[in-house]
Amino acid sequence: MKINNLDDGLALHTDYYILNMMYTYWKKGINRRRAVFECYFRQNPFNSGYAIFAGLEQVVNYLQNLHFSDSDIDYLRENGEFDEGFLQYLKNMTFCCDVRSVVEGDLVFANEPIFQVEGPLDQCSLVETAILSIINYQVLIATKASRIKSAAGDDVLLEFGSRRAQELEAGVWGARAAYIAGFDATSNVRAGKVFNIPVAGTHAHALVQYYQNDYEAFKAYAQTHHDCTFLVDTYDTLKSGVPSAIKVAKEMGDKISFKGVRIDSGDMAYISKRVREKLDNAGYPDAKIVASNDLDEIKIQNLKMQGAKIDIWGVGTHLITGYDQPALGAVYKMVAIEDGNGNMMDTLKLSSNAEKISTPGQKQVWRITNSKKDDKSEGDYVTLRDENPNELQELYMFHPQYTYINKTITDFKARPVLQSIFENGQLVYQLPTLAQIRNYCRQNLDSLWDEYKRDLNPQDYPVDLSQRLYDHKRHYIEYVHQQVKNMGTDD
Ligand SMILES: Nc1ncnc2c1ncn2[C@@H]1O[C@H](COP(=O)(O)OP(=O)(O)OP(=O)(O)O)[C@@H](O)[C@H]1O
Ligand SMILES: O=P(O)(O)OC[C@H]1O[C@H](OP(=O)(O)OP(=O)(O)O)[C@H](O)[C@@H]1O
Ligand SMILES: O=C(O)c1cccnc1
Repeated sequence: MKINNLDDGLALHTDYYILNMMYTYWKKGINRRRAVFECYFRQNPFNSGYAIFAGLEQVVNYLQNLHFSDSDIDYLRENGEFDEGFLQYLKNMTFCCDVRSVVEGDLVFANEPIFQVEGPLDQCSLVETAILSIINYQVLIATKASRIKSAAGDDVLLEFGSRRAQELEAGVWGARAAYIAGFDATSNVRAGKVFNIPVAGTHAHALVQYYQNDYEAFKAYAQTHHDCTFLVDTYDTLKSGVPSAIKVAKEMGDKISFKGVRIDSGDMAYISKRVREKLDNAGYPDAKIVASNDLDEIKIQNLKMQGAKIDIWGVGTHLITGYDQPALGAVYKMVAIEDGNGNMMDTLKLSSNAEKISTPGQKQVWRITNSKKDDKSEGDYVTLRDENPNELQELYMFHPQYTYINKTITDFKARPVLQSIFENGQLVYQLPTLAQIRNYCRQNLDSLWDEYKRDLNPQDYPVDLSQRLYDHKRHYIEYVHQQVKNMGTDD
């Protein structure tokens, strides 16, 4: 949402240190050198065995509208330490990078590239903050939603989070991410309008508080609505709320469709069972019981284990805020840069922690499925970009750290996971509808073994490097170590 009249573009939605670097690149005349950056995360969120990719549509919107406005340039002139020539350069900048990405609804895993930007060094740098912000949030929420969906099974899931979302836009994009991962509807009407997500809602305690009486409140609601779900826990669910709901349903007869009741407090296992009995005994076996109140996948699973008679789950805070893990931690790293003679040279970020050493080079990720095993995923296979595992008769897959964990597969198919989205700044990807994305997400989850999907201690899904990429990384690490030694001063 626009903050004020100065908020007329997203080019400055970047960290200042990026502008600092862009200025150095420009002053040194290396700003147009071709670079490749990659985005990846190091651990699946929520100790999950997988994550769900979401955020591409917002990234596409952002990149298509990327330009420095007059007021951006004025602001930088007043507040920055940049030459007028640089400011004019920014003003005339048009996005011209290649972008490759996982598409929304696909599965992604730790330590594989999920998004790549290739183009002039300065442009690749500029977009880091916004891209990470979008992907970090939406992958997190889609993954949380998928975990909740797996606990709820075929029950209906309603997304109720907007009032607890950390920001207005987070509520809307979060509702979309949840829908991709299997939620059935959202309470956010704006999300319904802009994304065509089904919208659903009951009523709040305020209505009952106004009438200070369950019966009066439900009657008023029933006189003004056809579909009625009454919130029955304002005073006493079993003594007043449910009997009042039933009374109104009987009095109104065919004039309304009595959909059910919502409970929002108390012991929801016990209460839902008693509510079910009352509804059944009154002749409303089809009336549904909606539950809400700080729900998440663990509580839903637990309530089901307790035999709770809940048909519809309303989930807000824990979903929309990614409550138990507030950040995905995806990073954006340079993996290759032009050397000044037109050749691409790989780059690496070293770390004393082996898992944090980046993998150099321009890569593709292949999802390997096995036709002998119901076309289920065998793992992901990360290669240099010019490799194609489909040309091989058999595929040797090995763990990139514990190489003695390995397997050879023959009847496999390799699907490239990163797809071309922009070429030279032009969108070359047709954005799918939300319904297609949601469906695609379902199909992808179906192709994953249950062992990777269980929410407690899932098996590690293999994300392996091709032999060539593995060798390349090892040699490159040795090369960089040697360079560092040669540079170093002993003290
Ligand atoms: N049978 C149950 N098993 C496990 N957790 C439950 C069960 N019933 C309710 N809960 C969860 O326990 C937590 C506490 O619920 P409870 O309604 O007692 O407190 P509350 O949220 O403070 O109530 P109120 O909304 O009236 O202030 C909620 O997160 C709810 O989802
Ligand atoms: O608990 P969450 O998972 O975040 O789900 C959303 C919550 O928002 C509403 O409560 P709130 O107290 O804001 O309003 P109400 O008067 O409608 O209960 C609703 O009753 C849920 O409890
Ligand atoms: O429709 C509802 O019942 C609802 C919507 C938002 C938040 N809590 C409940």
